[in-house]
Amino acid sequence: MTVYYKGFPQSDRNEAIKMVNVDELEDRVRKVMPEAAYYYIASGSENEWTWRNNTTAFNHFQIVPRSLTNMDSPSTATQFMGMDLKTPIMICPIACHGIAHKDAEVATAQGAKAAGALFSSSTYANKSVEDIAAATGDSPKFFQLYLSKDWDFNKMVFDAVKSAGYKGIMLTVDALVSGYREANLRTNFTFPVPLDFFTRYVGAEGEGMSVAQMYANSAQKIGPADVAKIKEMSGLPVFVKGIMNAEDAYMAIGAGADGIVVSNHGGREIDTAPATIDMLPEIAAAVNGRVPIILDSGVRRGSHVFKALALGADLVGIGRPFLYGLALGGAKGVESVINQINNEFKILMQLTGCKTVEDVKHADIRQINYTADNLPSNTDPSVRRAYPVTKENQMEGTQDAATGASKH
Ligand SMILES: Cc1cc2nc3c(=O)[nH]c(=O)nc-3n(C[C@H](O)[C@H](O)[C@H](O)COP(=O)(O)O)c2cc1C
Ligand SMILES: CCCCCCC(=O)C(=O)O
Repeated sequence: MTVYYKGFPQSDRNEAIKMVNVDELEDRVRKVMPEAAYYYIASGSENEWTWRNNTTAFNHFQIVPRSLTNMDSPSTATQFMGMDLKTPIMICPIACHGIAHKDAEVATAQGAKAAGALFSSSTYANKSVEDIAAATGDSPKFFQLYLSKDWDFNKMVFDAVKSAGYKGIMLTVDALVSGYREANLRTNFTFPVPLDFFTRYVGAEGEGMSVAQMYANSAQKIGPADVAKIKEMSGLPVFVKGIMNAEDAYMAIGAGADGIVVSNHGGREIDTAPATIDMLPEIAAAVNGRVPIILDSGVRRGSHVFKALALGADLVGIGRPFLYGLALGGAKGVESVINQINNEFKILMQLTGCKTVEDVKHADIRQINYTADNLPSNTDPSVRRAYPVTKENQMEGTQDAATGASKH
């Protein structure tokens, strides 16, 4: 069923979604969601290379099977910052879930709770942190902070988040201004449903803001001292979200960060920024176990979760797919999306002899230097572009359909 907020259609469903993989949901959502809202979600910045490459780049790593391990019934349960989770998957912070469902973040948090995943709420959620907490009790929740230029606003947010029982803050540092997002310009996107903290602070004036207007209210200048100040003022652990290199990781930890989120904002900020999975090994080496690492951007498969954990992450975030689940099935749809990826992940745990998530962190992952000549024949053509093309293999010949071999 559809309900309306000031003329904006919102889903009212609460049903499990049947799917073979989470990728197929994007197309299903395109058919039911208003165009501007759909493209706000399903787009990246500039030419959207990073958005696409985030997922493709997981193919740069290979999972080595392990068979004679005499093991069955792997468990995807894990502990994170003292919280018990049924899966190493986190719901990324995403603004304005009301574009997908009338119950917005409340339904998302309920779906995350049912699946045993960590939920995180954006500063620009439609629903209040109090309403989300009231609907989900003490299930594990983090809060994402867009630091405001106005510290009274920040203080109001910290107090509310802490008393609502959230267990940590993720300070977003990779989106100091909005990336150049053509989709939003073409559709004139504005947030169609009021964002709780914003309207709490500025009242009705906060309604109907564009993404660029919202960013104008947030701080462009963020440094290590802000991390320390947020930690002190909030009294909560602080993760820094949007780390893409070792230097920023060192600085965040040096400033007292309790963890980092390796993220390029799902390809919505710098187009041609590298994929998060490609940067993870060197960042994990720099962090060297001092603080936990969360990775997000492009995660669509159990194999992506597996590779991220094996390469140094402690939790793995999913963004757009859960929002599609929310639009198609409400809380149960979110749960279906998490379960789909988690089930794929569990299959790989069995096939690699990993009984626990801790075992996955020590799994055998290789980076074999495939070239266009020795890539598997059934590999998506975009993967070919991700590999170095040498003079020799940049030929004009065709490929044998049966064997995959190149013909000059
Ligand atoms: C529609 C949308 C809104 C987002 N809003 C926020 C936000 O409010 N705060 C934030 O830190 N990140 C935000 N992000 C980025 C996500 O937290 C996350 O980094 C990204 O979606 C992960 O990539 P994926 O969508 O490919 O899984 C948003 C992403 C999308 C798609
Ligand atoms: C000041 C932030 C406005 C909300 C933007 C949400 C977001 O991060 C996005 O990628 O879109």
